[in-house]
Amino acid sequence: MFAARRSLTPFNRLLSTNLYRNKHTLVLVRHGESTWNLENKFTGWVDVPLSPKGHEEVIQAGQLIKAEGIVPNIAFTSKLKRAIRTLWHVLEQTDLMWIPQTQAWELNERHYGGLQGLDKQETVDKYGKDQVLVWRRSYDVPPPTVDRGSEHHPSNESKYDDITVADDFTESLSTTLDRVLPFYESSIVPQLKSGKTVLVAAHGNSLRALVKHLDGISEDSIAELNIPTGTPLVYELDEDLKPIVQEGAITPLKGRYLGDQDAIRERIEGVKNQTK
Ligand SMILES: O=C(O)[C@@H](CO)OP(=O)(O)O
Repeated sequence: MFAARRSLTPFNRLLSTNLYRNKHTLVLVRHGESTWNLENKFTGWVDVPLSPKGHEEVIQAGQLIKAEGIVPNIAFTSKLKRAIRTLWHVLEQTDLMWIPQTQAWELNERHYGGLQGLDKQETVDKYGKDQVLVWRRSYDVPPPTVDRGSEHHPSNESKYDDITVADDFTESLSTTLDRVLPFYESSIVPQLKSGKTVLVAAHGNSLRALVKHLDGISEDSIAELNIPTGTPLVYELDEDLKPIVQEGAITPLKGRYLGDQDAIRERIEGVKNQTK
């Protein structure tokens, strides 16, 4: 379990407010609970909607961002409706439905290969808890692949006509990072550098890849990191776009989650415990 960082001392608070004159704000939100989170199925690129609770979670996420006085100027999301709907709810609650929005496959959830559609607990019963944990959370061990004959292969979905993927396809966190990071560098970084506050609505594993980069989390430690559904994670970045440790941040993250911290810890445990 990661521990909460101790609160900043008054001296450090002064430093953090005065030292970083050119701060940049990046807000990350994992989509709210989906119907397959609720049913405890491996989802990946399967395009399932938010559950009723998921809609509520992200309406609240938008309200929290608004209450914090954060005003995003531009937004990015994936090609999957659970994240797109999350973005729409947040923008509606912040009265910002007009800001530019980009949908990019690079922000999609990690493709879960041959596990997509399987019940997580039944997969544990069949392959054992340790193997499933390796597939879920290891850095570079991918789940089994799908081939072009599978309904889960991206070549069978018109929304991925523009991309080329391997005949036998799956993604580990490492290969997910290989497409998240170039997208972050080429599309999000220029916006941050130009002074925009950026909102990203994405997925548990595409966001794990992004925060691994932002927070410099090691390949071993990233296995312990679970991102809760529908909870804004706010980063303040310095001039070099390095995260400035926020008060209340939960180690190893330097950004801070908005909302009731006990409820957030429960959501984190909920994600972790999907394969007990
Ligand atoms: O099924 C999935 O696509 C992901 C996110 O819901 O699950 P996990 O947390 O097991 O990586």
